[in-house]
Amino acid sequence: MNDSDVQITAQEALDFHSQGRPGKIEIVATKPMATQRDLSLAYSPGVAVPVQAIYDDPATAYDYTAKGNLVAVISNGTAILGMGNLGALASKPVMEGKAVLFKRFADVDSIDIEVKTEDAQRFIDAVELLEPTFGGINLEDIAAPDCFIIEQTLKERMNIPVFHDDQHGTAIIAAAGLINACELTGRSLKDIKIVCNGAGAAAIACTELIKAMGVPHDNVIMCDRSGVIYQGRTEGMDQWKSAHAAKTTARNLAEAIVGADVFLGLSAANALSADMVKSMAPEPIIFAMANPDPEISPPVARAARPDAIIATGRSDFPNQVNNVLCFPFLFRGALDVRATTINEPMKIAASHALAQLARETVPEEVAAAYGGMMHKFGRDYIIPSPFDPRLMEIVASAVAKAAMDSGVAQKPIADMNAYRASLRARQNPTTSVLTQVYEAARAKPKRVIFAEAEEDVVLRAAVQFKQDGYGVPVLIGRDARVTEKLIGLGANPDEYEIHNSVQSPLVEKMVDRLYNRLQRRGYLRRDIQRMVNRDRNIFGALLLQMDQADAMITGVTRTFGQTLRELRRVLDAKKDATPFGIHVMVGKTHTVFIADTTVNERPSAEELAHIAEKTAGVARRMGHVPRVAFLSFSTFGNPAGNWLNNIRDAVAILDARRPDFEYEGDMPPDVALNPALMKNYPFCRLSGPANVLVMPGLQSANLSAKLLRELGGDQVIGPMLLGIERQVQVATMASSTSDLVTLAVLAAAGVTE
Ligand SMILES: NC(=O)C1=CN([C@@H]2O[C@H](COP(=O)(O)OP(=O)(O)OC[C@H]3O[C@@H](n4cnc5c(N)ncnc54)[C@H](OP(=O)(O)O)[C@@H]3O)[C@@H](O)[C@H]2O)C=CC1
Ligand SMILES: CC(=O)C(=O)O
Ligand SMILES: [Mg+2]
Repeated sequence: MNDSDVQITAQEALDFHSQGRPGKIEIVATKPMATQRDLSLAYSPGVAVPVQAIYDDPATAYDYTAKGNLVAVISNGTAILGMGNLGALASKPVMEGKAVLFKRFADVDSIDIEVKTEDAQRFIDAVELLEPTFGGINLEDIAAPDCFIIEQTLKERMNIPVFHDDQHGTAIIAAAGLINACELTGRSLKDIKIVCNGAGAAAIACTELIKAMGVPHDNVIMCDRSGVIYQGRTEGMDQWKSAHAAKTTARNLAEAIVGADVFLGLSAANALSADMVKSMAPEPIIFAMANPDPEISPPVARAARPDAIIATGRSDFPNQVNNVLCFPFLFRGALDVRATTINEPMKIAASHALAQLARETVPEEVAAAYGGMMHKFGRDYIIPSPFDPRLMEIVASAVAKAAMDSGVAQKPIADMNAYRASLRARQNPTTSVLTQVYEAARAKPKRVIFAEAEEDVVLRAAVQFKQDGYGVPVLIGRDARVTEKLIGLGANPDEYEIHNSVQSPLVEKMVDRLYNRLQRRGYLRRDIQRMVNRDRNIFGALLLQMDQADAMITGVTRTFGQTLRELRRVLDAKKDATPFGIHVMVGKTHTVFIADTTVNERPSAEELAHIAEKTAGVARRMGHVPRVAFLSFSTFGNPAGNWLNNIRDAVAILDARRPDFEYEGDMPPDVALNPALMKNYPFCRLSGPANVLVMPGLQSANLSAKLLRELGGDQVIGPMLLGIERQVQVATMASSTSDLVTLAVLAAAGVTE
């Protein structure tokens, strides 16, 4: 990799793959396997029944097995990314990677299969025999020209979709990006002059698709390692290259690219020089798509041509033209209509859906998560981000519809709107929002104080926070101790800012400031001096108040209550705010915000209403349309109780304020969360299950949150602290490194404001 671009080290990549269970995949059972009865149903004798049913009617395999949602990612490792032929075994990390992307982005179950042969016929035979197992086949990183023969033959022989992603996935994305880049530069596909570097799987398919979309044959010059593929060339040719041979006198890339509008790179790292870029037409379009390193690094291309639109296959530069934007959603749509194949109309539908999506306004809840850094169609946003939560619904439904219209859907969808809603429900918006929050933090790195930096878990979080580019950690601790621990973690202490509360030059100013604040509350100046020197929470809070940082994380070494008391000696509540806490439970498809889980033992009606409003705001910033339930043991007054008035008054306060979210109460959690139970109360004003639960008191809130954290399968974020004049977050003593990093990022990105 180019040094200037490095975001991760080689060691980090190896550690990522080896930590915990080696690799990136495990198989999880979808049915309970707890009792003898479960085993009898799952295996012998019960399993014999679906066996017979499938024998009698093969289509029922989709009802009784995982086939319908299962895709194989299959390679022989002959063209691993742009690294070349490194063999089947070495391709396994990439194939496992594709399999987990299928799951992450489109809830498609996927398994990698590496086949040890470079003989196309043996490969074809091996894959063909797998048809009963899978709902679809994603061929990957197989070199041209064998990939063309392999895909074509398997498509003919198999009755499930077979798709070589490097060919068509790449072509779909590149075409979508090209359509938008042409739109932005006022070009028409009919007129543009394109040079495609590379004449392999990806390059041939991209060229074919863009020609099918209207780029004239004579406007494309293709190059391979031997230079331009011109009419009459004999060396290193095959029938697929010949089909794109150009009538030209240019013989190498440097000659071919003079005056070209578009460079499509599907070849290898550093194949394009700055001088070549300089010779292109005004406002050149440069898609340097080789992985992991592009044909030219974007800063070099930008320096050569400030007027260029630049895209790469990488996630760490704008405009990621990478097939990850396509294959999960394309297969989602194909599987959902049980398509027999993936045909041209389905590919073109995906390409247009992607191009169109980039032009549409980002929805409010997505925009909010970007913290003001909203993506807007333009030169640095010609294609959606893979984390755009709309991709699944838009692309999969376009593909499903095209499959139906072109007659390859075995199970057409009757109600497209219901299908689109089901696609939305497959994803939890929090997952994509969290990803976006991380990206927003990376885009505007903030200074975050880690007050307990001598603690291993905290220091690890600070190092990760910095290494992942989320911001600048400001460490509090004794220099020698923190330095020694940083070295132990493999970090360079010179890159970290350490503040020692005994020796800091800021101490005198801090003491003045705090003495001024506390002198009439019974503190002597020497008490204050001791507090500042000895108490890291007080020292950290003062650093924050003196604008030395944007946010602070603490709480690992003391109880929540004690930590908060220390902080409050320095920091006030926000004007007109009640400090309180939120725990967020993030499940596979749902998120629930619970408040107040940390501060107010018996909140008043006014406080409950305030907590509801602020928690609704956090829910919205995390991608949800808030629906607030005020929880109680009582359901709309039954049974009656002494404690109900607060809750009912809180609802009345909101009635008067008319907030822009749904709220209702009093009700117990089962009514709030279970639509079937909620139906018994037709007057209930919630339009669906609640996702913000305002608890009646700290006892119930804190105990519920802790029970859920210990027993539940959901990921728990928090507690988040709201309502303090500065961004300070108090973690729990049981926090892990990743809990602390998440809190630091949420605080830095302003989600907890
Ligand atoms: N961004 C994305 O989503 C994707 C990117 N890619 C990238 O595209 C590249 C090619 O992949 P793929 O098509 O699968 O591989 P193939 O092995 O099928 O094709 C590679 C092609 O690149 C050519 N090539 C290699 N080095 C050079 C060079 N220095 N100058 C000119 N041509 C060169 C080869 O030329 P010859 O024919 O003479 O051997 C061959 O035509 C890889 O870097 C891959 O990472 C691929 C898929 C998706
Ligand atoms: C992205 C991809 O498939 C490749 O580079 O091969
Ligand atoms: Mg690939």
